[in-house]
Amino acid sequence: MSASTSELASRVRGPVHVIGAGLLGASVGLGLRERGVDVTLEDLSPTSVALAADYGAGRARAESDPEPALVVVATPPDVTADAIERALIRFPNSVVTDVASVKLAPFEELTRRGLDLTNYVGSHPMAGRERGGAIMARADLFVARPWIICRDHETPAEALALIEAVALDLGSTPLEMTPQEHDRAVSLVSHLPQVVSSLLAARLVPATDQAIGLAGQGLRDTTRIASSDPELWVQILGANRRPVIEVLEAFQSDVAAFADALRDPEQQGAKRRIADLLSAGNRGVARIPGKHGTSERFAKITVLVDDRPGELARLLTELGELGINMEDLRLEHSPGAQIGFAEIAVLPEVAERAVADLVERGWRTL
Ligand SMILES: NC(=O)c1ccc[n+]([C@@H]2O[C@H](COP(=O)([O-])OP(=O)(O)OC[C@H]3O[C@@H](n4cnc5c(N)ncnc54)[C@H](O)[C@@H]3O)[C@@H](O)[C@H]2O)c1
Ligand SMILES: O=C(O)C(=O)C[C@]1(C(=O)O)C=C[C@@H](O)C=C1
Repeated sequence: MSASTSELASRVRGPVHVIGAGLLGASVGLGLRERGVDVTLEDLSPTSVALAADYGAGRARAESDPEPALVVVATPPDVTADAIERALIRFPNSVVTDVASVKLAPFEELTRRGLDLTNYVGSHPMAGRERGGAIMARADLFVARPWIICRDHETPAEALALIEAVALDLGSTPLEMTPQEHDRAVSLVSHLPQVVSSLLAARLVPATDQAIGLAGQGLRDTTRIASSDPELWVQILGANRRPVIEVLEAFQSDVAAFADALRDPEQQGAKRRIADLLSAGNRGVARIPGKHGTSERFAKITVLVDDRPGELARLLTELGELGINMEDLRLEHSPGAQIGFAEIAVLPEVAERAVADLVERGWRTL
């Protein structure tokens, strides 16, 4: 659903070879292809390569292809060190990076194996989606997101500059961290949220249909990432377990303090302790930059869609007729309700006109 079809200038001179043509790999491919970079794809699964190629993320690598300027390893974390090792051996003149969500474990494993890591620079774009696969990939996945680059002191400046160029070409903000700093930071801002969201959503499993039917926006907001792939997260959390256990224990002690204060709210100071914990939440959430991630660039309009076959298709067709480019779409539907909510992201400058035109055509908006 990316807006642009015209070719943009690129900092990266290809070719770029992507190993692992899933969500991350295909998104890198899509973004670089939009800039005219020659992208080749490789995956354990030939179907994944074909699918990513069909979506426009690149082409399958041929034997006759020259050595790439850059190799991007976008495989699951548990095979990332192996894939990096193979890439370094197979392409001795290429710079190799990976996008795995943990940085210390692969780096330590490669160091332990005694490899020459001169051409390797680990990285991690802080962007993703709850579901994997090329089918979920998008060229603008990385826009306005940080792209962490983890180098050790021997990293040549040219290798670093190449990873920075990729990050910038894909619209993200490159920044440097050590693998330790990275893993500690993501334990708080990415791994703890995943665990909390999953455990919160797990509480819903035994709930009655009646209770679930009342679910509102608060529950939806706090459980989106509970739909993430358990297999990927078992790997991520396992590879970063020490920092994750630390933040989980701190969180656990906050939960215990909260429950204690609530147990006897008439006790002197209890209400204040509850308020203090809730206010700390206000201060914490205010610190989150660009709180809505990539969609911060877009305005959202919410359209009520009757629960009838073809209604959503009609809405999308009419948006096209009105010349409104849809940047993203989120559908919400309460079980039992005869109505759904289509949350549509559009460029801020067209949002007002979009609402007016839709209302004129009889749509109801929120
Ligand atoms: N999903 C996210 O939100 C997200 C965000 C940032 C970083 N990451 C990291 O990106 C990496 C890829 O995650 P994803 O979400 O794109 O997963 P994905 O499942 O969508 O894609 C992974 C692909 O790698 C392929 N693969 C597996 N082993 C391989 C091997 N040995 N050689 C070649 N291909 C192989 C799989 O067939 C699959 O197509 C992971 O390391 C993950 O930690 C994920
Ligand atoms: O937004 C999402 O759906 C994500 O899964 C993104 C997210 C994150 O926690 O920010 C998840 C794991 C990745 O390593 C990087 C990004």
